[in-house]
Amino acid sequence: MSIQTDDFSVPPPAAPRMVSAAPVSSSEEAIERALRPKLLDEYVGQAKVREQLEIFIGAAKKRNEALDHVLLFGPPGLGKTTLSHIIAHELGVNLRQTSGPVLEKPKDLAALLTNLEKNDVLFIDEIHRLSAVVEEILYPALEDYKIDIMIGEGPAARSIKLDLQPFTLVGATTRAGMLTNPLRDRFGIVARLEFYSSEELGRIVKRSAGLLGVPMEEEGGFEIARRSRGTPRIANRLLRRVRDYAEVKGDGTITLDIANRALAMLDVDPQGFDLMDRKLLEAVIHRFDGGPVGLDNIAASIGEERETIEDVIEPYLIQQGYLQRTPRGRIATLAAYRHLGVTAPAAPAVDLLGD
Ligand SMILES: Nc1ncnc2c1ncn2[C@@H]1O[C@H](COP(=O)(O)OP(=O)(O)OP(=O)(O)O)[C@@H](O)[C@H]1O
Ligand SMILES: [Mg+2]
Repeated sequence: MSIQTDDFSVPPPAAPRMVSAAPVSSSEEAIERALRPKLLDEYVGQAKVREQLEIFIGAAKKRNEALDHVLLFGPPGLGKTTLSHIIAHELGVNLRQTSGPVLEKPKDLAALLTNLEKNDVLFIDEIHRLSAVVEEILYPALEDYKIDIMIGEGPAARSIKLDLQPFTLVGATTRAGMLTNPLRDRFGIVARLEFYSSEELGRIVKRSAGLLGVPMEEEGGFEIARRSRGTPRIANRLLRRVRDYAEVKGDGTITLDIANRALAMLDVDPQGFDLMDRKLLEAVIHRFDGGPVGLDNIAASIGEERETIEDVIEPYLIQQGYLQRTPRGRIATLAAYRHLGVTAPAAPAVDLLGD
């Protein structure tokens, strides 16, 4: 099996957000690749998704057929790319990797599709960002393993049909809601990735520490896991920063005390929230009386993109019950007031609306 990836030789930018869920640099992506589990058995958590895939992959292999197309969705850093690699590995086929914004023209996609071998996996990251003309090519490819492409221009232009090898499309997106219906309908397997429990993240941190050769006490590892916003990418990143701290300020071992001190230095609070999380909650509470407040107003107030708030910052705050999404806007819950040490108004907005 072979895996095509991009070149990751660009230097990292300065001062990344510690708890941002996106990879902050290309060197981080290189480390991520090294820590990435290769088999379904090594993939921690997401029990439902894992069980489904195990069955469907087993069946496809037995029949020597291509696996049904798979859509993976969920917040950044939860393991979508990792899972796409595992699917190809478990099937014992090649993985071709690209992303929605990279495929500008129909011929870009046609070139990839016609090069696929029998039962290969084509991974399209950020599939919600495919252009409409490229998406058109994909429909017959997914359905009948055929494509229609135009060659030539003007009066000489003609359309030709090409047969493709059976293949599996694995699409990944942070926003299933932004997929068009015809595209979404063509995925036979749709898997939503959930935030990980502290216990699961604890196992990931332990495994990564082992691979990186970092001495770590159980409680130290658990503290990192607990403060990782339910996200393996963040857990691995915090582990590496705490390791640095342990090497400089301690004897290299990650103990509970070292983890606590390092995480405090990194401004990751006991809930795992970072400055941006707190800024968002503070804005909703102090500037908008706890809400309801629209996303655009929050974005303007904290100086973040609307998309970043929606994809990266708020899903965890909502999942943890600090923020509520209602038709009228975002509302801070009592937990948010408590977390910031602010007395909640007598009748907080959240109680009035119920929801
Ligand atoms: N279930 C898991 N078990 C162990 N490690 C994991 C798991 N999921 C993710 N990881 C680790 O987290 C890192 C980030 O995962 P991955 O790149 O797959 O996330 P993603 O969902 O594709 O994120 P994005 O939306 O930003 O593309 C991986 O390098 C891997 O080491
Ligand atoms: Mg990814």
